[in-house]
Amino acid sequence: MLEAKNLYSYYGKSPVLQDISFLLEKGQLLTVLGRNGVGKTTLMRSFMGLTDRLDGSLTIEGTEIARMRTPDRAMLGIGYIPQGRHIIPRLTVRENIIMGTYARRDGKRGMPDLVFELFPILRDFLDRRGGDLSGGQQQQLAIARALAMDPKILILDEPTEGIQPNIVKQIHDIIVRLNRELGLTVILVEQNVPFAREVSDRFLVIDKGRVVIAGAGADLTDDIAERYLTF
Ligand SMILES: Nc1ncnc2c1ncn2[C@@H]1O[C@H](COP(=O)(O)OP(=O)(O)OP(=O)(O)O)[C@@H](O)[C@H]1O
Repeated sequence: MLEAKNLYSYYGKSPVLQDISFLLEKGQLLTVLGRNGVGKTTLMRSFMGLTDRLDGSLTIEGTEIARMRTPDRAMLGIGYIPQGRHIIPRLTVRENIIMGTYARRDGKRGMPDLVFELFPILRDFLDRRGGDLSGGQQQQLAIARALAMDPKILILDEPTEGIQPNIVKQIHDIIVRLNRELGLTVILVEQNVPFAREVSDRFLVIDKGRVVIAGAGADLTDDIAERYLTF
């Protein structure tokens, strides 16, 4: 279970996020929606301890992590796939994936079988540089690297942004499988409202750094989308 209570997150002296609270049960999928610049990425970075300051409480299965160092959060089993993917372009696909294993609690450093099961293409490209892959393949690699750390919670920040339309469905399908078949708790920043409605257990809409509406996935109506998500 992941619980946020009255979170305030800062860059410098200004709180970008204010009074964020929610509860996510183990194995659930939460989508975070909102217009550009409202604080979605800041919320994901707050989970990882990557903003300047985080006040309030953030617990995973009862363990308080709000003041924990970023590597310790990774060791607790939070896998983060940032917006823009941030794979290491000069390293090979193999090296990028192995990097993920350094945050494993069990010390295993091998290539996880699951990665090739989900992304067969990466097996063929193991010795290519990450930077030579297409955008969609880099996204697969970023997810593979996060999976290599054997996470309990996976955070994905707009994973289909800038990805070719024919690959978007593939990435969406993988996210759903990770959640439903492998039981991973997933937090997903997503702009596609019908997809969010279909797959989410819970959703949050953020506006100007605050949660303006939250609920069960099925309650993410077109009305809400029209009101809070259109420009
Ligand atoms: N490193 C930073 N230092 C200072 N301010 C920042 C930093 N990153 C983001 N901000 C500010 O915090 C606010 C929220 O930005 P954030 O990137 O979290 O929004 P977002 O909802 O993810 O937007 P987008 O949909 O464009 O990715 C913005 O006003 C932004 O200018």
